[in-house]
Amino acid sequence: MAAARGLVLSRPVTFVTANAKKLEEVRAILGNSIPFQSLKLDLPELQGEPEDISKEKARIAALQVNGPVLVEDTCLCFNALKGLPGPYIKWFLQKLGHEGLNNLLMAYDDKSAYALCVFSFAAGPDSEPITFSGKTPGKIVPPRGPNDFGWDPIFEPDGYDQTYAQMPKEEKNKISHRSKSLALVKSHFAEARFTFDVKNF
Ligand SMILES: O=P(O)(O)OP(=O)(O)OP(=O)(O)OC[C@H]1O[C@@H](n2cnc3c(O)ncnc32)[C@H](O)[C@@H]1O
Ligand SMILES: [Mg+2]
Repeated sequence: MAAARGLVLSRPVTFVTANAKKLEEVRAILGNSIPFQSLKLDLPELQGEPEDISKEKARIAALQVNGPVLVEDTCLCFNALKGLPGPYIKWFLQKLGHEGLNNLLMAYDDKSAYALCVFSFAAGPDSEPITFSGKTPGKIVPPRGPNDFGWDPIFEPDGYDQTYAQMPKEEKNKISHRSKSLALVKSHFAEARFTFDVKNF
């Protein structure tokens, strides 16, 4: 069925991630605005700039799913370290923990950092992925709050005296790197007049 304008997606978008906490936030932020299903896959990740890593994840995901996909890659960037650990935060966190991440900044007065989320959408395996980046500035602090999602306990967003981990979920989802990039994804979908061919859902 052809739409009067825009692209018809004959299948719902698949959000591919191996991270259940990301999925939880994406569900809460998107609500019913973009119909999507999810697939748990740990995609290989290129080394390099965040946008390129995210795009490459989308290419691999679109091939595997053989349909429209959304993926995201999240970075935690320390300004004193010129943006590192950045996309490698997962491995730094795994090896060093919250305390070790704080210690990386011991030699610097500047504890400022930013959380960056880069979503990529690929309409299918033959489409070039498009990226959407959202950034939230803050600082790195000794851990406070529940330890249930990554580096949330050591990231205090600017303008708040709570870490991401201490904030109510709805509050984090209002100001987070993830919600900012998803706002761009949503407006892209609205502008592109994507049509979901619902009979195939
Ligand atoms: O399958 P994917 O989507 O890649 O999931 P992942 O857990 O591997 O995620 P990334 O490659 O994007 O690595 C980002 C790291 O940062 C963590 N992380 C991502 N978003 C976060 C957030 O909003 N708050 C705290 N930690 C977060 C996440 O648990 C990883 O350790
Ligand atoms: Mg990953």
